[in-house]
Amino acid sequence: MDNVFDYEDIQLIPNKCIVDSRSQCDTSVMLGGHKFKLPVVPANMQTIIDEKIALMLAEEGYFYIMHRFNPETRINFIKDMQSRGLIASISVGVKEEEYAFVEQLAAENLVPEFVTIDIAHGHSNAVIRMIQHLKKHLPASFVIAGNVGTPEAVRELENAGADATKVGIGPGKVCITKIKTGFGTGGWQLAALRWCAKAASKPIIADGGIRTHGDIAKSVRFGATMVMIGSLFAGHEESPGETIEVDGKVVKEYFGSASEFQKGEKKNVEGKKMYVDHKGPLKDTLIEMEQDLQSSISYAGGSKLDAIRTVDYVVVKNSIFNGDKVY
Ligand SMILES: NC(=O)C1=CN([C@@H]2O[C@H](COP(=O)(O)OP(=O)(O)OC[C@H]3O[C@@H](n4cnc5c(N)ncnc54)[C@H](OP(=O)(O)O)[C@@H]3O)[C@@H](O)[C@H]2O)C=CC1
Ligand SMILES: Nc1nc2c(ncn2[C@@H]2O[C@H](COP(=O)(O)O)[C@@H](O)[C@H]2O)c(=O)[nH]1
Repeated sequence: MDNVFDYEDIQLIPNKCIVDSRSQCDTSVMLGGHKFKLPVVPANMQTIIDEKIALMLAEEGYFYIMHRFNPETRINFIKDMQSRGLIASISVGVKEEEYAFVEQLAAENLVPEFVTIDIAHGHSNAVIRMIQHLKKHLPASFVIAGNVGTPEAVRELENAGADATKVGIGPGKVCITKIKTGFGTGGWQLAALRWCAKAASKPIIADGGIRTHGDIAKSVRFGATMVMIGSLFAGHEESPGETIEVDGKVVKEYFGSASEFQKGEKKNVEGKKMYVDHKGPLKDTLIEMEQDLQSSISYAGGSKLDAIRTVDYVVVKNSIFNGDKVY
């Protein structure tokens, strides 16, 4: 891997516009036989999504993945979503009790449409075993496995039965994996995505490091079917994180899933907590993301998301913001 770059280092090159209005551009995407409004999914983290947000997203036609940090609520969650005619999309870990949970779902004929295996180091026998367990007991569920950062890992998880793989080790805003372990795709996440996507035969979900809406288009260009985002979704009115006031400014907490705050103990900590500005309603951000992506599609010279996948690009090495602040 010699040719490395990250989101900030890339500009996509425009093609002649074929639409008369950006509103004619279609940002929808298919995943697991379902159509979603945006190729974007809020991170399955406790300060990003809860049952209420999951319900809103599903009702409005967005993809969602519920986190796994209140494990005892998952059965009722699946029942509740499916009784409303909505998709059930949950997360699991790889510890012993998760095997029994999957068997319980099968025994009760509760089949989530999507199951995400949410593990830091997804290129592992533990994840391969869980993929196989899921495919044995819940063969109709679409299994997303991760996280990984190499083509070998993508191929191995796909061969084990994963329907999609999630790419991103350490590029997250509240991630300290890169600092504490020296490993990961932090600083070259976009190049890692490209490397992994070239090897993939199934959808790739780019996870972590998205700092602007333009980064969504860049992820699509470099092979993502879906983009998982934490920090940009933190701090909304509905966001589950605690709201506090600092020097007269209202902020909300955003913490890592491997942080001390999540784990309740200082053991194998690879995440931190931060406060982000209060941002108003989540729906406003989703609408702005859609409009920005519609604009990206128009610059790509098409009217559908796929137009972005083939545009030319240049590597401008950290100079695209020219020293300006992003906003
Ligand atoms: N995308 C990313 O870059 C990262 C994401 N995270 C997030 O943090 C949360 C916690 O992740 P995780 O610690 O995996 O989940 P868990 O705490 O549920 O650990 C899962 C199991 O995997 C083992 N395990 C964890 N990391 C490793 C490793 N590096 N090598 C061998 N075994 C390992 C754990 O054992 P033991 O604890 O005893 O080692 C445990 O048995 C997840 O939500 C994950 O998405 C965390 C770090 C990086
Ligand atoms: N290394 C860690 N990564 C984490 C942790 N908790 C979540 N994550 C990953 O970050 C992304 C979100 O990234 P963002 O840049 O959009 O904020 C999330 O989806 C996880 O993959 C953690 O504690 N440590």
